[in-house]
Amino acid sequence: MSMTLGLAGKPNAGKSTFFKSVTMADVEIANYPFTTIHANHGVAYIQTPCPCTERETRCGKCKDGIRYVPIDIIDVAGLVPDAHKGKGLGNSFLDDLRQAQAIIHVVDASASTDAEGNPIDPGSGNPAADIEFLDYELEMWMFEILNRNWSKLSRKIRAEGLKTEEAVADQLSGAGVTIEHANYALHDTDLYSSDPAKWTEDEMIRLCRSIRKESKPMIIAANKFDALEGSGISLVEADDKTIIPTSAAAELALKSASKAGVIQYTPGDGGFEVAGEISPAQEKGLNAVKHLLDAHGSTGVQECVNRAVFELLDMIVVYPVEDEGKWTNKTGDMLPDAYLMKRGSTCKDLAYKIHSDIGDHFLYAVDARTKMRLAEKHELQNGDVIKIVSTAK
Ligand SMILES: Nc1nc2c(ncn2[C@@H]2O[C@H](COP(=O)(O)OP(=O)(O)OP(=O)(O)O)[C@@H](O)[C@H]2O)c(=O)[nH]1
Repeated sequence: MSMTLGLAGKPNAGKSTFFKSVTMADVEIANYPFTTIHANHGVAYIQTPCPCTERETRCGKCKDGIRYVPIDIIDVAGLVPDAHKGKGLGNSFLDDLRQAQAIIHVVDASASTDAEGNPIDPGSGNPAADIEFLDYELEMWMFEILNRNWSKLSRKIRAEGLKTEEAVADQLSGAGVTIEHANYALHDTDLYSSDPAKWTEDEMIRLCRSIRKESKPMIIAANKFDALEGSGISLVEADDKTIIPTSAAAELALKSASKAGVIQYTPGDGGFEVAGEISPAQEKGLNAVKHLLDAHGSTGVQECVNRAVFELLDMIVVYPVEDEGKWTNKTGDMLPDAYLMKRGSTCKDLAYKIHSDIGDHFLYAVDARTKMRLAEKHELQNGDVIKIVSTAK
């Protein structure tokens, strides 16, 4: 499964700055020639401790013991109030959102933009309303799709004895909704055993709200913390969401300086080292960023990406190897691959991820740390180094 995060936010919230900073990779990390694939489609990296740090030899694929695992990130443009009714760029964002498994919502926490994204006096905007707006747009978008031909479809469900979750997922498949998402939401809203033909509009919207939460979980990047005075972040509150204060501008400055070789900076860190000659202007800028890092711990940008993948989407990283002693593949490459997999995945799932033939001819797996044999249903853990034994040629 390729992993895709969507980046959403109103104009001027700092979405483009966030996108640029998060897709600007250190040359040593990025083995991709281009981090920006299309204008709004790029590669970001999640960080995880590399298992090679437990060994005497380094794998050569991590940096300072941190492994960078690529994921896709899409800058979802055009989400403005009433976008679901075709306002702004209209429905152009839908295709992007369909691919996103989770969303990072960039909000201007310094409250210096209005509901449409126009600049206003700092502090006079309403970040809490900005958070709600996106929930509302997404649930109304789903509601309008679900509601299309629903009376006809719901009668068919009854007449042909179809499962409600299958019909709902089918109707919303274009939004990336699965049967599991629909099933969860039908139970969550107590609509599971009710007659779909009798659902009221309110009930359908409630259902879509639950489907949205399940199928597009969200992290809020409370951006521009550098422009906040006092405790402005408390302006942003959302009970069911993870809120991470960010300064996309500071992250972009650090990544740019790092790329230029002026500093050494590990994304997510609370500091950096000056590595080259710097001009007085650069020094002034970097000092300002240093104060921010001292006060906030980090720019928050990398944390958004890491937590979206590990917490919202509950992923683990697994390392398949062919030699359980050396932790290498056939050609002697140590820890050649790092796979992102859903927590709960089994040894057999890993075998299929490597190759369908290996899955089909699976015999057993070996935990490369303990050398224990593992059965096909054994549940993988984050950081596992695994050899798959199969009869596949
Ligand atoms: N102070 C501060 N300004 C920021 C930060 N991130 C972005 N900005 C500024 O906010 C303005 C809007 O940033 P963009 O990244 O272009 O915003 P956007 O949300 O992508 O806007 P559109 O491209 O119009 O959709 C720019 O002037 C940025 O420099 C931040 O962390 N702090």
